[in-house]
Amino acid sequence: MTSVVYTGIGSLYTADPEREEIEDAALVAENGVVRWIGRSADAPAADEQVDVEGRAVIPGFVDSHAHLVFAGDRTEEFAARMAGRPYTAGGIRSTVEATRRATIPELVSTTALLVSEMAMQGTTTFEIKSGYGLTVDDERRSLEIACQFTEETTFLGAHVVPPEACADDYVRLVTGPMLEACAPYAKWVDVFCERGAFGEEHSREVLAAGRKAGLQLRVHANQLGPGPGVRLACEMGAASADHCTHLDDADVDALAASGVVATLLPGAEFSTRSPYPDARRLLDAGVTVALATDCNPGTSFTTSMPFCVALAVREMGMTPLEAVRAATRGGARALRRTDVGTLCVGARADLVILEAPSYVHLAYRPGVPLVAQVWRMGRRLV
Ligand SMILES: N=CN[C@@H](CCC(=O)O)C(=O)O
Ligand SMILES: [Zn+2]
Repeated sequence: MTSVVYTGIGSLYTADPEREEIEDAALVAENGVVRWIGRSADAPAADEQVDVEGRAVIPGFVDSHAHLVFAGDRTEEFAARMAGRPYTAGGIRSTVEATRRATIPELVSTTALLVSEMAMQGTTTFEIKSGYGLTVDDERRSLEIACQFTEETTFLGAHVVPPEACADDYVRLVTGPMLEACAPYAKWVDVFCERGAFGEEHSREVLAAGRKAGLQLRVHANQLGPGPGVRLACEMGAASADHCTHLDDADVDALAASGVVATLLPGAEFSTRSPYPDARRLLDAGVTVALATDCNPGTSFTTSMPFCVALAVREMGMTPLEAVRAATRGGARALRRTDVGTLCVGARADLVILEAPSYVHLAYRPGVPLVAQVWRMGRRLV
């Protein structure tokens, strides 16, 4: 049995609705689990003591949307976009070509690099999607690689129709042999429901087949324009509708009524120079909001949750408290996890010590490396 007591926490943000912020706090972790939270002066002894010296502590970030298994990058596409060319879903195909050509060790090493970037920026739980293979073997190997890094793996065979196929045939492949090969390595199924990717009926088929194979649902919805994705996610009981950039009132009502989490990905709007989603409208309607990086080589090549928090505050109408909550507890809700994203007794001892007196600095000091230490399950990662 090993225990660690963190003392001298100037400001502890727990993300626990019962007791969300505690000043002058301490926390005890035992065998990787939070055992005690209270005032620093009352802290019990433990095997190891970490004096936080007045810094702020928050839960490890939960990045519930990331595409980390791919090869190549799309620097030129990004530069062209910044010179005025619009983003279209078709850009995905160039990453598909590079990913198919890559060897397994190459894909493992790119994924590992991104995972370590995440850790250095305070992320302790993350999702990884497939979606740049788009053949049975390439999707399966992407998921096998993803499984080496996280239990939150998502089958996204329905990312885009590959150039060699027509939509009907491809959906038959995704819902048949590809699903069968990939389901053992996936917890989730996802579909890019969007003009230029998959329409409503095909998306419904993909989600229904995934559910039948035992997977839980999440949807890329309403990213590039209005569409049926959000309502489909709500109708089918998905855990999360991701992007939610173009919503009408019925979409917002459906999210609020269904409890489906709206996962906002401001890195994508930043990198495609697009209007940001209206987080304020969602929060005011009672929708649960999560923030995630959407790390991918096309629309959001960032692994930084602090960057997403800063964008959410500056560009999306969120307060610093709402943004940090969305990046921790919100992400956990989007992954249907109750053991992470919150620091309360019984939760995983995943925490970030900030080089700052308060979590507000994550937005107040954008671009500054404020993550001083990262602890995952009671062990120091960074
Ligand atoms: N929207 C779909 N998938 C990615 C984009 C992937 C790409 O362009 O390579 C996203 O979430 O933004
Ligand atoms: Zn995505």
